[in-house]
Amino acid sequence: MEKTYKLEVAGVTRELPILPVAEDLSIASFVILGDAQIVAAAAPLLVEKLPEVDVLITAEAKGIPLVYEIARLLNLKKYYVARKSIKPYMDQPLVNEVFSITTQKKQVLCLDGADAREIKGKRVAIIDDVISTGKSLKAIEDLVVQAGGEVVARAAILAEGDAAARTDILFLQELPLFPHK
Ligand SMILES: O=P(O)(O)OC[C@H]1O[C@H](OP(=O)(O)OP(=O)(O)O)[C@H](O)[C@@H]1O
Repeated sequence: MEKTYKLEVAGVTRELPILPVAEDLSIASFVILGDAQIVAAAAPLLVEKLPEVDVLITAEAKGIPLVYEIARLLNLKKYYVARKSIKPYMDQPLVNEVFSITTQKKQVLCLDGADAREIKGKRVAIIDDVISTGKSLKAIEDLVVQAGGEVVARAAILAEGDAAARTDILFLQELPLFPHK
């Protein structure tokens, strides 16, 4: 039988499947894509924690529903998404590399140059569903800095593993890692 982890966050309960991501590590899989209820419940709680910000940014893909909902609650007309591939419609994209806990191979992370120009000089909140190793967060932050924005908040629904001890991030709940013995 599949093992699960019971997550309670923002008044919502989910049984997360525990799945291997490496030879020596499993994680509780938290996928907010398609989970309208958890996004609607978590977004206002994160909004309460955020300082004054001008713009929001996330990375494709799982952060997108959350950043949309937070932008809506903050009455922001726009939010920004760092993509994981360079698209032909991008104008002089800023490009970075990223590895995450779930995708332990190199991915690119890129920001359309038009978006970068709009972020310049703005107070930016980075939004994601989960912060684990922090590598995705760092890669987004590097793009924001390259664009000339100032990162004033780093927020996620969950802080996984060591990320829960970080004092520079905002989050609603901890998520344990499951190392193999
Ligand atoms: O702190 P980290 O170790 O970097 O892990 C957190 C990141 O990993 C997940 O994305 P994933 O790589 O699964 O990509 P996806 O959203 O495109 O599925 C998650 O949405 C975060 O962006």
